[in-house]
Formats: sequence, C-alpha cells, structure tokens
Amino acid sequence: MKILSIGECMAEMSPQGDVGTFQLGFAGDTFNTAWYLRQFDPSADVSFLTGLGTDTISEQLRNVITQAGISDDYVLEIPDRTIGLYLISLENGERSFSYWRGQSAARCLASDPAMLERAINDHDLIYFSGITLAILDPKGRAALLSAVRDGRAAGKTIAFDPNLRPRLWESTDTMLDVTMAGAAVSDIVLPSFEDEATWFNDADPQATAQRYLSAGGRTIVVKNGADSIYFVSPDGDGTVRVPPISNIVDTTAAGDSFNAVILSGLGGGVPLTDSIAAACQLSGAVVQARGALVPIAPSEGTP
Ligand SMILES: O=C(O)C(=O)C[C@H](O)[C@H](O)CO
Repeated sequence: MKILSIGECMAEMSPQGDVGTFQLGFAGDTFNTAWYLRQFDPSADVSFLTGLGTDTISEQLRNVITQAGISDDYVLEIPDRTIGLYLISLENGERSFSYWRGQSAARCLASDPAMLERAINDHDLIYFSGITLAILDPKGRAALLSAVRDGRAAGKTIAFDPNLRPRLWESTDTMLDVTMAGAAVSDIVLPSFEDEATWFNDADPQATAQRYLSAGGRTIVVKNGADSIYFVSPDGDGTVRVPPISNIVDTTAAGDSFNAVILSGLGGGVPLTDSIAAACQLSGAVVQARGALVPIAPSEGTP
C-alpha cells in the first residue's frame, strides 16, 4: 500500500530541561504521522506532499524527510518562501503551540492541481488533516478537497484527522464548515474528543463518531486522551481501554503517532481493535519524551 500524507512540516523549538533552552527539530502533524509510519513499519511506502523553500533550512528539512525514508517526489519548491516555525510550551506535560507560519511555503501546497492529481493517483491511501486545510486559502482548500474527492471516487482510501486548531482559521464557523467538508470526502476520520467537544459541542465520543459518520465517513476512531477510545467501523463499534501512563512529559504528536499505527494497519488488514491497542502503545511511548518526533525502539511500537 502506497501512502501519501499531505500537509506542513515546520521547524520546531522544543523546550529542554533548562528554562530558555530549546532543541531545534522539524515537525508538523501530517509529517509526524508519515515519520511514525516509517518508525512503526520500516518497509512502509510513504510520500509527503508539501511546499518547501530553496534556502538552507528548507534543504535541512528535505534531508530529514528523505533520511526518514519518506519520498520527496511530491514536494513543491516555492523559491521566494521558506518553512514555518513553531514553539512548544509545556505545562505539566500538556503542550500548547506558538506559530510563525503565516507565509510558509507549505501554504502553496495546493497551488498546482495537476501535481495534486498525479500524487493522489500514484498512491492508495491519502492522509490529510484539518491543519492541512487551515493553512490553505479558499482556492487551495477547494483544489485539495476536489482532488481528494476525485481520488476517493477512483477507489483511493482517504483518511482525515480534523486536528482542530482555531488560531489557524479565519473564523470558528469556517473551521467547523471546512472540517466537515474534509470529513465528507474521507473514509476514515480520526478525531480527538476533547477538541471536538469544545468546538462542536459533542456530548460524548459516540456523538463525535455519529457526526462524522453522517458526513460520509465509514470508520471513525475517537481519541480521548487517557480515556477509552470509541470506534465505529462497517464491522461494528466498541471501546478500547488506554493503558495508564505515569510519566507524561510532552503530549506533542500523541495523536499523530496514534494515527500512523491505524493507517499502517489498514494496509495489512489488521483488526481495528488490535491496531488501536498498538496505536495506544506507540503514543504512550511518544508522550514520555520531549518534542514531536521520538525515535521508538521496535518493541515499544509493535503489538
Ligand atoms: O500544530 C501544528 O500545526 C503542528 O503540526 C504542530 C505539532 O507537531 C502537531 O500539532 C502535533 O499534533
């Protein structure tokens, strides 16, 4: 199964032990998932579609992409732009983000519809997120949604994480509308209940799943922090308990790493409950280290 992940990767400043000390890395939700896909399954065939500049930091990021074994065949070069930057702030292990990404090259990732179409045609599973949609202008959003819709009609499997980030959107209403439009072109939706409850007023994870099913999704897995995960698929619904973690230092990329294991399982025909259990194991390891991309020993990531 060839997987295409579409979105933005930024320079990441991740706080280290001493106040004022940061580690420079690279991260962004859909890239994190691509990276964890390769960590979890080193034979995974993964491409990342984004926009990069041609400056030194863009070149460094391109090297990170290719050194992770992720194809950069669908990276668009935007010579007069560079990559975005974000900084992680931590409070008791829970993260929040500050961004400098208003003019990032990734904002142009949907500016070549023919390239989008080629990329989608060349893969079996297409993954994108609410952040991917948020960084695009209305024309880019329409181009991406239309390319993904066509891909689905042609038999591609589409996976979407709403990843609600209100600060990236021009208004809450636009965020809610475009998020539902993203779900409407997707087979698999991977939301996080806390965000969904805040912005869509869902009473419980079942309500979140029902809303995305009604939009057109077929399999919905509702992440819920340390609480049980609710899923619904064509084979039925259920909950999976999340093993307790005592040493949470940074929750950045917990959901992204979780998604990677779910996507990986789709190719191998792994039962969804087994994939969810393995996804919890990987995200449980990720939150015990700082930064988005945490190298994981194979035994921590395999079911
Ligand atoms: O918030 C974003 O846009 C990011 O991609 C930063 C983080 O890596 C990501 O949110 C973690 O899920």
